[in-house]
Amino acid sequence: MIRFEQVTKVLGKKTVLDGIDFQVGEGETFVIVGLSGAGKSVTLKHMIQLMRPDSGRILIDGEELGNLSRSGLQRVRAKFGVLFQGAALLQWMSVRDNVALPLREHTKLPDEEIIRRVDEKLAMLNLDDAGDKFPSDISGGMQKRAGLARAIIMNPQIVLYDEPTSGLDPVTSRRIDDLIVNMREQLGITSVVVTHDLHSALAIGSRIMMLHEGRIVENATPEGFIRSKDPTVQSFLESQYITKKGKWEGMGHE
Ligand SMILES: Nc1ncnc2c1ncn2[C@@H]1O[C@H](COP(=O)(O)OP(=O)(O)OP(=O)(O)O)[C@@H](O)[C@H]1O
Repeated sequence: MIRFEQVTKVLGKKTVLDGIDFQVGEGETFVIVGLSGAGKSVTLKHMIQLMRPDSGRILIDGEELGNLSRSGLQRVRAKFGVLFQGAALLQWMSVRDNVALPLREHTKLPDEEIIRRVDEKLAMLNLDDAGDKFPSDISGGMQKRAGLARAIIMNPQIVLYDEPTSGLDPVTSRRIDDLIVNMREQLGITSVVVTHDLHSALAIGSRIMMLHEGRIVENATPEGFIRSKDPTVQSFLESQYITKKGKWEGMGHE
């Protein structure tokens, strides 16, 4: 459903994406990892044409983004929900109003129906009591969940997550991982997740792709990824204390 063909992007003097080819199938949880500056966020941005490639093609359900009219692009973008790092909640609005924003902007639904849909998503994300609160009055993990509620309020087919667990403690991070898995199990949503957190990648990914210096150095199942012979992947795994058996080896214990 998402297909990159020979996608190249130069930003400044740097070739950030150097002819990358991959695809994400329906219902996958596709995880993109790599060091800082590897081009992970740039790759996500190309999926909804926040950036355009210098060469190559990006196809969503067989439609090439570069060939679409403005309305065609809007139709394709409506397939996506987005939870980006910078996409913070608006501080002066209640959580309920934040989550309702896309429905108010893009539909003519009556307000009772909007509230019903919002409260349904809040309940699904265990935020039943947070609807009337303001973002500054809830924890970081709750804010991420509220952001996720807003990302899925239009019932997208695909959700893009940029560093969904950054800034969260390990326990809250694992809860967010569980939610990403639930999105697939309960709603059949395809996910593309950019993360630094390899533990999270191995726990949730159906495939893990590693970018390095503009190229794909690995694209494999979690089992295949931890057995990768690629030296860049191996040192990335070692840097996060993960052994070839996929076990955490921090502090010398397995
Ligand atoms: N709008 C831009 N203009 C110029 N250079 C950019 C722009 N956006 C990104 N870059 C550069 O492209 C490279 C890849 O950036 P990107 O944000 O995709 O990295 P990343 O892999 O997501 O890293 P991080 O893990 O630090 O978020 C970086 O060198 C960055 O400085």
